Amino acid sequence: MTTTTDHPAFHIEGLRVTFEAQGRQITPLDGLDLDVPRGQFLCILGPSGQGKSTLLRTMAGLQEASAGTVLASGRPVTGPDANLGMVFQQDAIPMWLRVRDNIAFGPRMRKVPKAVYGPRVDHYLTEVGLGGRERAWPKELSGGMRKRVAIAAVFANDPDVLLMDEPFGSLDYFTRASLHASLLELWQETGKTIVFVTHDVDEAIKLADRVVVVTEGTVGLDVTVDFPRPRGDELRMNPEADSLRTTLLRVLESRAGGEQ
Ligand SMILES: Nc1ncnc2c1ncn2[C@@H]1O[C@H](COP(=O)(O)OP(=O)(O)OP(=O)(O)O)[C@@H](O)[C@H]1O
Repeated sequence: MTTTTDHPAFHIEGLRVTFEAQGRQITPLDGLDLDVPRGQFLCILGPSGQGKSTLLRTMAGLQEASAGTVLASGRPVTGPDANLGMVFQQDAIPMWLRVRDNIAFGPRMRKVPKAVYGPRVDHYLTEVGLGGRERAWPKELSGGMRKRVAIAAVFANDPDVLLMDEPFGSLDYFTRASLHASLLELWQETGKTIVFVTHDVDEAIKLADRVVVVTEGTVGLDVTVDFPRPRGDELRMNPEADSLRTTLLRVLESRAGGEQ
């Protein structure tokens, strides 16, 4: 018998997405193929306007494909699904719910028994460093803390895959570094698949098992990143990391300013 775990987290073949905007057609993705093995931390890099968010939204079931196949764990993606957890750049957390209720929101909406989700909520709340802030309102938290709420909430919902669209883009260097550490710890603890969109080469090299660059509608470059973890500041002095950084920057530069 085939189970969902026999399939890759994603199998994407011949993906095309076309938009009609102000009387003209835009096709940011055209003939894109991508397989994402289970448990992989994949970063999607690309110049602005080349279709990174469109790809992620299509994987999340938030954007319909114009052509091609998008399978998540072997099943066609036809719309949003609790197994496909999304984290956005904006603080998309309910502002009217206290921290703990925010983290419990997904499983509660899905009518998961409290005995199942309660311990999970407490676990992730503590893991992301929000212990003691359970009853705080989101407006009382910093941007970084709100991001911690969003991360705990997505893990508490126990999806197969986390799809993250420039989640730390608006944060300062130190807050980002601290969130990177928390996210990597949770990824290693849970073994979940993470697909993470960024335009920051250093962030991709620090986080990813693999980086794909989306250019000209498809995967322009696909590289494995196997530097030992944890990856700290010493990566800046590593010649191989430096060479990878240069390669990635060259590909990004060659397409920069090519928005449709
Ligand atoms: N809903 C939409 N309607 C019309 N055009 C869209 C829509 N969504 C995206 N586009 C267009 O598709 C192209 C790709 O956009 P997308 O946001 O996927 O790029 P991106 O690589 O994520 O860019 P950035 O790094 O700037 O966020 C752009 O030209 C954008 O204007």
